[in-house]
Amino acid sequence: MAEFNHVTVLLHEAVAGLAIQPAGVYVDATLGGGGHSGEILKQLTSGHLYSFDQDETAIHYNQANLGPAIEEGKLTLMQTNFRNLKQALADQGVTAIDGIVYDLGVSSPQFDDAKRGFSYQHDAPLDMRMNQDQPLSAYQVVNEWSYQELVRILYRYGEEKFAKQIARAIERARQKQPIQTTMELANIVKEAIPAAARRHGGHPAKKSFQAIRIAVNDELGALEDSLEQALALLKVGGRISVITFQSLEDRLVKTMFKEATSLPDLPPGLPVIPADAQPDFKLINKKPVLPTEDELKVNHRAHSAKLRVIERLK
Ligand SMILES: C[S@@+](CC[C@H](N)C(=O)[O-])C[C@H]1O[C@@H](n2cnc3c(N)ncnc32)[C@H](O)[C@@H]1O
Repeated sequence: MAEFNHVTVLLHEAVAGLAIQPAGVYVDATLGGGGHSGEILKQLTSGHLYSFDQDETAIHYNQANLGPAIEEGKLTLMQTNFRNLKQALADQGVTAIDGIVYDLGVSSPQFDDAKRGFSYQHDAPLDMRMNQDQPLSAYQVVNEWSYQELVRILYRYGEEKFAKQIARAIERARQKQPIQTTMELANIVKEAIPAAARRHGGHPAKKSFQAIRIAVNDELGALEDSLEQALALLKVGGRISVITFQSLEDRLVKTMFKEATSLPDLPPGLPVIPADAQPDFKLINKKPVLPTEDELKVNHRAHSAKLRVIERLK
């Protein structure tokens, strides 16, 4: 297969976060162009890596890109949503893992390939599905979801303060004829935002496109489901590295990791905290790891990236 131009963000930091054991069992939840998978494979001797992606393009690309590791029996490619983590691994006979990395969001090829319909910069049919077999696409969200549902996702997933105006404009436009393309949608959003507000904060359709993409792929629901399973699958000493690209994802990871690493409610006045009440997990860094200045200079996608790492203690 031809080029898959994706520059991996926080490549070394995320893999170092896993503290890889050469004979361990690892998971890359978001294979994409195979950057993190390739780096993990370099450190495995008798260990095994299971790499998930719901996008058939990423799976096909890596059948060739990481072909030698597949032939050596070190790598298994898993074409499924990472919210099916536990079951998909159980089907391979795996019930515990030493580490898992998530590098969330869309890959550069998904974004740059106009026909996938992710970008307001290329004209294409409204799509935005990471999994090409999924029935729900951006077309249905934009043309069939109610005004209230549109307002909800624009507020919640886009943090768009003009959610009501945009939802109203979408409703008006689709009463005349269905909204078919990314450019039509981008123009409707742009027109709905007051002129003064359009001058700040990047492209006026950026937040709405993010919101619709998150809704189409149920990105936050899938992440929450998957992280819960990943925490349960980790062996003692095992680690999870998560790279997020927007505040909603990061908040979810931060909250779930905080819950996992906090002491339970204990009766007041206990002289010592009993060992079995100690948390099962610890955070590896108190603050998220951010890309270096050098990485930011060469990789525009790195700008909003944050890495959080957690380890199972018992
Ligand atoms: C940012 S890219 C990963 C890039 C990769 N780390 C690399 O170095 O090339 C994210 C990938 O994860 C996949 N993905 C996102 N959410 C997913 C989910 N819920 N289940 C499975 N794959 C998912 C996307 O299809 C995309 O290929």
